[in-house]
Amino acid sequence: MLADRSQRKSFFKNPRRVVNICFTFVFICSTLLTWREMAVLEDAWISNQRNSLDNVATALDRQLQHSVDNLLFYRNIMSYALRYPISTDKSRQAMADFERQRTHEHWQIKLDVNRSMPLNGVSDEFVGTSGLLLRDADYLHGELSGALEFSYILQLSDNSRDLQHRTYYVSRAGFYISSRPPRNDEQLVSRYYRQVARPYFAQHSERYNKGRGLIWDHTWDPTRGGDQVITASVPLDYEHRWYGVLAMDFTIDSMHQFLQRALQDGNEGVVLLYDRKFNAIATSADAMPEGKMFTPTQLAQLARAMESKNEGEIRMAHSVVTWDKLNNFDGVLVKIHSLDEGIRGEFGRISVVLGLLWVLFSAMLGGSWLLIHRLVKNMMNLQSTLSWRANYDTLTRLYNRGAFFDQAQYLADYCRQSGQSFAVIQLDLDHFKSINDRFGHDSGDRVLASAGAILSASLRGDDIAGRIGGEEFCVVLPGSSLSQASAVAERIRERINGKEILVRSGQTLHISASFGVSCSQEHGDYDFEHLQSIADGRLYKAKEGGRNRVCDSD
Ligand SMILES: Nc1nc2c(ncn2[C@@H]2O[C@H](COP(=O)(O)OP(=O)(O)OP(=O)(O)O)[C@@H](O)[C@H]2O)c(=O)[nH]1
Repeated sequence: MLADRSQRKSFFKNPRRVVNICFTFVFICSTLLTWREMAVLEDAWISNQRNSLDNVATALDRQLQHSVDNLLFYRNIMSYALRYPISTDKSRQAMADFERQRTHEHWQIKLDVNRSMPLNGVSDEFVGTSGLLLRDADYLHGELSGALEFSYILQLSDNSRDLQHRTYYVSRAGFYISSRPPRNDEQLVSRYYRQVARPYFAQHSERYNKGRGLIWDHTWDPTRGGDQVITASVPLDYEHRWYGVLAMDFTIDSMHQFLQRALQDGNEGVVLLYDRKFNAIATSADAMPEGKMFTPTQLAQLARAMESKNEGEIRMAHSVVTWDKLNNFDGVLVKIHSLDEGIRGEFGRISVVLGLLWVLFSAMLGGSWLLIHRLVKNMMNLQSTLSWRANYDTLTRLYNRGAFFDQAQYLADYCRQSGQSFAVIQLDLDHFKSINDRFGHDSGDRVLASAGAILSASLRGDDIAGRIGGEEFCVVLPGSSLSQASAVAERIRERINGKEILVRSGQTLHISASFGVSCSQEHGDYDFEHLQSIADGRLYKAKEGGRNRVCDSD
């Protein structure tokens, strides 16, 4: 009962618990704060990657837009020429040259070497081999004059800002003009054949390209080198007749160089240009990465994310992937940034410093906790020693008088409330003065300690004993009747009397004690001090009666 009282008190007032809670709180706060800072840094790092990719995508889009604008401009020129054909000496000469050479396996008309590009062609027979090609005399003059105007303009164009490798017009009537003319006869036919055989050419037929818009095409083969091209092409139509295709070739090498230039200035990560089928066709790295950059699962994850958004980012196993769909190319720019690179970069260094600061702070916090924990432990030990000394007699380890009276009264009240009896035993060692006199004060102390130990060993759970005077002791027995208390007193008396106490080296001694017993049953009185004085009176009677005995009546 008494133990419960003190435990309830210490549960809320335990300083060690308070210290632990405070330190845990500070530790959790600092960890959350650091984690939050890290998350902010990571967001900043990812948005930095986004910005860097946005810059590349914007630059590439602008460049492609410039090229596509040129292509559409050339188409306008040719359309206009078809609508209003000019009949000049040059055009008539071109027509005459064409009529003269049209059956040749290959031919070239150079009208004005300094002002225009040559017109390169194949034979009527070649044109007849494909259903896609058609040399119709009714439209040839207009188309040839339009092609001539295109070639004049092409000659004037400033190639220094262009990303495209070449611009050309391929006619269904078996001729073409290119900003990079063929170098020999062999190239003359093979080039025409290659262009009309490429998928984009057939895709511009009225049947497939219903919108008559721009088509991007590339034939990326990872086993071949950087001479491969991406082609942007538009059909040339006039009055519902499809004449041919105006196109531009962008080499993969020039895309590589563009991406490399765009991602300079210490930017981390690698940018890849993917086509709509998610084939990597160009990279900002020195070489195309070997093997697949993404697993099928990651590809599916990316494809899902790209379905709904034109730009975004996604976190993968060891990297962050940002993407940006291009406006002027049906492909997407993807930037892959490994976490390793991120850690080596500026944001990573700040994160590492932040992490180290957290470790340092946590270590200091741990050290402080250890120190304060020890201080609190010492303080609590001191407090419990002081509190023990305030309540206990150091010689017998029993309650001292003050504490004993408090506890005894508390137990008496408890017994009264619970309707139990309450007994008191008062005992006094016999002729103790003579022990002191014969064997010295130290030996007397040893005798007192032995008597205390016997009392402690004789008590049940709720009984308590205290030293209330020099060689006077008191025991209270909650729940015991007078006869039961007398029996306990008798047992203690026998033990004290039977004990052989070593008072000095080689010298033992038997002592005795006299007992007075009282009980609440006698007068229904639960006042401890009163019961104790009754027991003391009976003790006096036991002394008078010859000592070493128990007296439980007046
Ligand atoms: N060694 C020691 N002696 C103490 C202590 N406290 C009290 N005493 C001594 O105990 C003795 C008590 O003597 P008395 O009151 O005359 O009682 P007694 O000699 O036991 O005689 P009866 O009680 O009549 O049997 C005194 O001499 C005290 O000095 C103590 O803490 N240690």
